[in-house]
Amino acid sequence: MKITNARVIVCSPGRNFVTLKIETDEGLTGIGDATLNGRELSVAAYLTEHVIPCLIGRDAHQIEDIWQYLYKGAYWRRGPVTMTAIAAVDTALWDIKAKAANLPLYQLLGGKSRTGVMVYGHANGRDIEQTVEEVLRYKEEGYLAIRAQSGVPGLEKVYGVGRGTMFYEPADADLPSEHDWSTAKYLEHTPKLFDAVRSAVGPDIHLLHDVHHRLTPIEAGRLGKALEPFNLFWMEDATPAENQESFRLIRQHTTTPLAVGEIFNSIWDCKDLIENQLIDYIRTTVVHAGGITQLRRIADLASLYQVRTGCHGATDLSPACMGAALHFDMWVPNFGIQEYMRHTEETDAVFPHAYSFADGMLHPGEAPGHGVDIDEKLAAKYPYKRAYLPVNRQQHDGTLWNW
Ligand SMILES: O=C(O)C(=O)C[C@H](O)[C@H](O)CO
Ligand SMILES: [Mg+2]
Repeated sequence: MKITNARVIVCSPGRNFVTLKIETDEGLTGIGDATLNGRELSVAAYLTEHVIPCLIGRDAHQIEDIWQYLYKGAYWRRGPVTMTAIAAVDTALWDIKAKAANLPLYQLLGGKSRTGVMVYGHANGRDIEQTVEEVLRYKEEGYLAIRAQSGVPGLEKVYGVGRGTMFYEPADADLPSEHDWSTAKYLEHTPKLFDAVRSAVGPDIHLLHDVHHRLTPIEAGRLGKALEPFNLFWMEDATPAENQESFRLIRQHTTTPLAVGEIFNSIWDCKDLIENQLIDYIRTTVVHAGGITQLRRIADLASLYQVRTGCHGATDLSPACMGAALHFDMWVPNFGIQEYMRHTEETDAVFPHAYSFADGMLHPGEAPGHGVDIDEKLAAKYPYKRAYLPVNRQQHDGTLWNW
């Protein structure tokens, strides 16, 4: 089965998405997500100018060879732009292979390992009271796991807090908006938040929290320790992970489970953290970590060390990524949890999909392939709009901080 054509579709149904569509001489097509939030057009150009010309005429069934060709063949390995582009090709090819077999993708990976994919939803509030209300609303909707983020007294704008609705979108302006930061205020506030949330929600709901890279290792150790009485499922991105050794320091101070990896691109970013058992959950997902082909390798490495998966699933990852991730989640033996931030109705209409939510779980559906398509006519009605993620500055002197 030969690849005859491939196209990049950029659209903005509420937010920007980049999608690769691959066509074959047998009439089968597949799609893959190529969205890199705030840097979308770099991947679109990488695909159009440098990848698509190399795909035409290749056998669509040779997923592994094409992956190696794009990875080793570029000479310039790794990095978010390269790996997102490779992921899009990989996802579209797995979609095509599963459609050719007339099977849902999870069957090609090894079949179902579970009845559904446990997800966590995002409860956000401007203060503790509103966050508790949101957590209870998610519980009411059947969620088994809930991430809680709240505004911090004395800080104007912080990561994770939108307008208290089901939809939160951090890429909110055509130049980066500015948030303010105070570690002292955040560390004072967050244990109080979880004290209130845990007493309101009871012992049975899994609770999660995203530090979003804003603490130093020793501060993260202190927070993890303070959160131990509230029994978190995980504390995420406790500190930036470029220096992987820094997680050792956090580990030495707390038994709160640690999750990291949504901004990792390759197995090499995960290797030391996994092999040294410095983390409990690895957050890499399909779109930013080289597709299903590499995600499987990361998961297999992680399984040797009892590290489980917890795929990133924010709204900037398109339904095409979510569909593929859910098939992966259905199969992967060392599954932990899947993030699920709901897309807007506009996005869902542009990407018709077979997956559905029930009783705290997502189900990938039984459609052949990964079960997600793109309505190109509708997509064309939503042209690209430049949108950036925010930056974060220290409140007291304006020093640029991690966001
Ligand atoms: O969903 C999460 O855990 C995030 O941290 C979301 C990120 O801020 C978002 O994907 C950035 O584009
Ligand atoms: Mg995160």
